Amino acid sequence: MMIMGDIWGSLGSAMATLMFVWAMYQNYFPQELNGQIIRFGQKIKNFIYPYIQITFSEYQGEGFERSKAYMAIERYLDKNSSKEAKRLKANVVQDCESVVYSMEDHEEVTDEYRGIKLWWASSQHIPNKQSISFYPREDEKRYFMLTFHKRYREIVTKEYVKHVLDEGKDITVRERQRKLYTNNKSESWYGYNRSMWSHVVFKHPAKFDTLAMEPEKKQEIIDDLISFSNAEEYYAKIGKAWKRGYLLHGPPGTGKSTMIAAIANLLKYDVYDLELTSVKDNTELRKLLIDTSDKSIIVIEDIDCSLDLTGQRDKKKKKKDDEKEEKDSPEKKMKKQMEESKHSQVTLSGLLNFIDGLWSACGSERLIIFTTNYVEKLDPALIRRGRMDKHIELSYCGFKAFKDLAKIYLNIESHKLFAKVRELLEETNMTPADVAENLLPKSAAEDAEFCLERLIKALEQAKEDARLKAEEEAKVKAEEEEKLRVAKEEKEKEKQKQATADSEKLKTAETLDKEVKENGCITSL
Ligand SMILES: Nc1ncnc2c1ncn2[C@@H]1O[C@H](COP(=O)(O)OP(=O)(O)OP(=O)(O)O)[C@@H](O)[C@H]1O
Ligand SMILES: [Mg+2]
Repeated sequence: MMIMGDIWGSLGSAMATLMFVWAMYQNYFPQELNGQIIRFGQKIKNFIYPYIQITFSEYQGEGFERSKAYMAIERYLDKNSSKEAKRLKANVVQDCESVVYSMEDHEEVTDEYRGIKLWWASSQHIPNKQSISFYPREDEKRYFMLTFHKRYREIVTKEYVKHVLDEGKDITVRERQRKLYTNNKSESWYGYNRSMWSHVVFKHPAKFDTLAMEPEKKQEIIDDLISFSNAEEYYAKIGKAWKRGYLLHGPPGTGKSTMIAAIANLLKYDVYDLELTSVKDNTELRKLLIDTSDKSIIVIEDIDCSLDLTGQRDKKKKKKDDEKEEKDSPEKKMKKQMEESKHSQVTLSGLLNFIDGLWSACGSERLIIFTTNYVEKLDPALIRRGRMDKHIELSYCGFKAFKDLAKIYLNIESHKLFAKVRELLEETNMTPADVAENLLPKSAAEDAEFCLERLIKALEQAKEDARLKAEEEAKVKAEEEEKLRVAKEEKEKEKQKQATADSEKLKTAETLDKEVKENGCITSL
């Protein structure tokens, strides 16, 4: 169809050109008529060839990056239309894990949208001369050409193209290899290999299915995440950036990092693990934020240890430093400043801006997750709702979480030893990490009963340790109280002694005063 279309198109153009040339050379025709003749030729062309063509080039403008639209169309066509194509290109995805097929050059496929038929062709500009180039765009000018009837111009340009790009992007996200990023020190942000983030392929196996926790709580989190990922329109309607903050808190080994991996796997997001201590200042923090992609999780682990984020403490420290600085010699001061500049100067307000300032809205569909072992240490401004929308406490292992772990590690749902485990779990604290470690069979000889008994022993040991610790603490407390009591008694005695001495002094003064009044002088001395 396209070949025919091309012939008709070329014929129309040729006729218009011929008529124009003819008119130019005919002095009988006044100049004003030339434009009309061209328009007339175009009309004939449009009449003979009623199709519109749009091209999407692989490289656009001056950039050396492939155009996002081209890539989205490529993925869309791979999925929707490439079954028709007879010649395909095989692209092997990293690590030879999978092969993606796409249309070979000069192939043509059809598509249908709301009953409209459309034609897609992939093609390549042939370079005029042989040249050697470092950049693929110099000699490989590939493009997709979309052809459709002019009567569908509105629908195609306003709806269909958007539909293709959106779907193509979705397919890319669904099928891409997800990445785990970490921020580089700013020294490596410039130069040929500049990059703010380094990455590896994200391959964490954690899933919500294998995360042990109360089933209702788990379901609530999953529902929250799914509704967030589907809420583009909702966020647009309420006028908020499409992002959500999660605060995961709890003792070490309760599954905070594991949950982040499970979230990334559930939503198919990239993970940006932000190491705050290697960010120099707030400006760098903002640049890092801008350089993250959509559909991603920005993680700051152990936020309480990352920085001194209590404004109060900052001020105190600064005052002390200022006082000290006055005494330092100029060389010492300079050395100190250089030393300081090596450390992070990210402030609480910088971090707050990072989470919900104007710049935080420059991407979309992003989760910001903080983890901490000590939620009470954090500044309330940092974790208030709106910044950290959802607070999730991951705690010691309860019986329901234990049952999950027994299913995962031993593939059992009940056992006679479960009752004992339940009783012990109610009496003592053990993290899911420790429970999992005890349940994990270390050899083929270790069956479910063996592992459960090991867990029971560990729980009894933990209970005994907790009892001894509590006893020790009670002893220390009693000793401290006794010390306080003795000190208080001593103080009381001291006070009494002082009061007696004072009253003695007063009495003597009164006697002397009386003697002076009666005899005119002190007689008792
Ligand atoms: N709820 C859980 N379900 C399944 N496995 C768990 C759970 N919690 C912890 N684990 C296991 O324990 C190990 C440690 O967990 P994780 O690193 O997620 O703890 P964390 O809360 O991030 O600890 P930290 O505060 O020290 O960073 C993991 O290997 C994980 O397999
Ligand atoms: Mg962790």
